[in-house]
Amino acid sequence: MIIRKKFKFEGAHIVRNCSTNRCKKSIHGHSYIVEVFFTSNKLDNGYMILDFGLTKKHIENIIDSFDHAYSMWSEEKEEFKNFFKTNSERWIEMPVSPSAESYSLMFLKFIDHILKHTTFSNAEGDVLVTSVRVHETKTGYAEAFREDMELIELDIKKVVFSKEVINEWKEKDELIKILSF
Ligand SMILES: Nc1nc2c(c(=O)[nH]1)N=C([C@H](O)[C@H](O)COP(=O)(O)OP(=O)(O)OP(=O)(O)O)CN2
Repeated sequence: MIIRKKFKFEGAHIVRNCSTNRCKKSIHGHSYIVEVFFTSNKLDNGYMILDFGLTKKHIENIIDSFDHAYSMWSEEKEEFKNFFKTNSERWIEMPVSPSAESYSLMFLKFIDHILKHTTFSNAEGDVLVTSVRVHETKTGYAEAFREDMELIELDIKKVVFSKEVINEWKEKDELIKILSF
């Protein structure tokens, strides 16, 4: 059995090295829809795979970090990155160019890590994230499955969130601890 929870964020980016000129050369934004799919080997005391409410803390924090934020590839010129870091509060520096594919793989890895380091207390089974689907526009999405995790080298510890982003995390200290493992 699979359950799905939807999230959203309004984000800006440039996707360097892609084929479309507008996409690789100009800052632009999207209203992203993120669908996260979960499964488990058993139901909890409420006959649920995972209470949707439990996704509204750390998992939502990670996805919402990208809301009203600029996602920048760490390979950008230092001058370019410094401009954003100096003039805009909400930014994320990431080791991969921010395509829909990268977001889906990155969220999959973050959510997998969060689930592995969360102790549930309502008799949940082994809850797994099976895939993450990131809709970049009304017509295009990328979906990353567990078997895709090795498609790119992406160490989530190398994703840097601005302090203003981190300061808005719910139960921030707990998430910082989880991300340190
Ligand atoms: N496989 C991918 N292709 C493209 C991505 C991506 O992340 N993965 N991203 C872009 C751009 O970011 C672009 O803004 C979105 O492109 P597109 O779907 O072509 O959007 P349009 O609104 O221009 O097209 P419609 O067909 O009108 O929806 C490009 N490609």
